[in-house]
Amino acid sequence: MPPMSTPLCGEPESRGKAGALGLVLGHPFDTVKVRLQTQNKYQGIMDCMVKTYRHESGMSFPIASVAVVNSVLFGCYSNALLALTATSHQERRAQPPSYTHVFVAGCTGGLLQAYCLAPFDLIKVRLQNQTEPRAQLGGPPPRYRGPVHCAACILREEGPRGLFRGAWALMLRDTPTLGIYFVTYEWLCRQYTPEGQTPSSATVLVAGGFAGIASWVTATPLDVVKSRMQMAGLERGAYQGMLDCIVRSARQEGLGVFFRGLLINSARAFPVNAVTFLSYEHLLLAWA
Ligand SMILES: C[N+](C)(C)CCCC[C@H](N)C(=O)O
Repeated sequence: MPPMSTPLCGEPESRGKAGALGLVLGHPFDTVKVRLQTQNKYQGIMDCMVKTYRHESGMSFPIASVAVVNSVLFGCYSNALLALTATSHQERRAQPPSYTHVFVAGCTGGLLQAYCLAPFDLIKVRLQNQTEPRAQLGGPPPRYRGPVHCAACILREEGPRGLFRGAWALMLRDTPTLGIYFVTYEWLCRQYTPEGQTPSSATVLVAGGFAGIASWVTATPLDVVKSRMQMAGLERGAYQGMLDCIVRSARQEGLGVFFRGLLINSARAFPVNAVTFLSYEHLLLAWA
């Protein structure tokens, strides 16, 4: 066989990386293949994929909560804007609302969605931080068996208020930063859309993506505080309150601690919010 040194194959090291990437991307397919080959309970490829994803990815809980939380956010935002400007969504093309109105409506939506998000977000963070392998023989079982069990445990051990641990930090994180979110979105849409016209899908995607980044960049310091407060219920010597958490984190780890996760938050924010705004605009066109 001739040596594989054509430009396409690249250097051995990059080939190795490409192979590793390929393996990561291919692993889900491989899992489905192995299950189909060895178990008879699946109807076919799709059935196996859907069942594996639904039961094992841990995604059904975030999917259910994001549906509730986003409808509260976007519902409150558009109603607040309607109340403030007394113009409907269609009329707003001809008479665009002021940025102050957009900001206030965004903050209102942010405040109310934070209240609904708090218990979901707490459960999500607790489950995400659970690193014990699921059912290791002989090892200690994981503390929480799933979202419902986690909620029940928190209720039993910490009372109903336990479900709202970190909720103040969450509200402070989301109220102003969702104002920034909608202002950035509106501003970018207006920059790239001729007056009186509806923004194109490409504009909506880009404006939504950058709105997500702007919002997450400003939200990250309080995001760190929020997540630490949510986890604190599990330990002895937990924080006295938000201020205590801020001061102790800064003293022990330096100010850089408040920017942890900034890059990953921003990288996640672009695609998530591009798609969120595109669906929002399409749903409004279809229903309003
Ligand atoms: C305010 N804060 C930055 C926290 C969120 C803003 C964007 C919300 C969106 N559902 C997302 O998950 O990206």
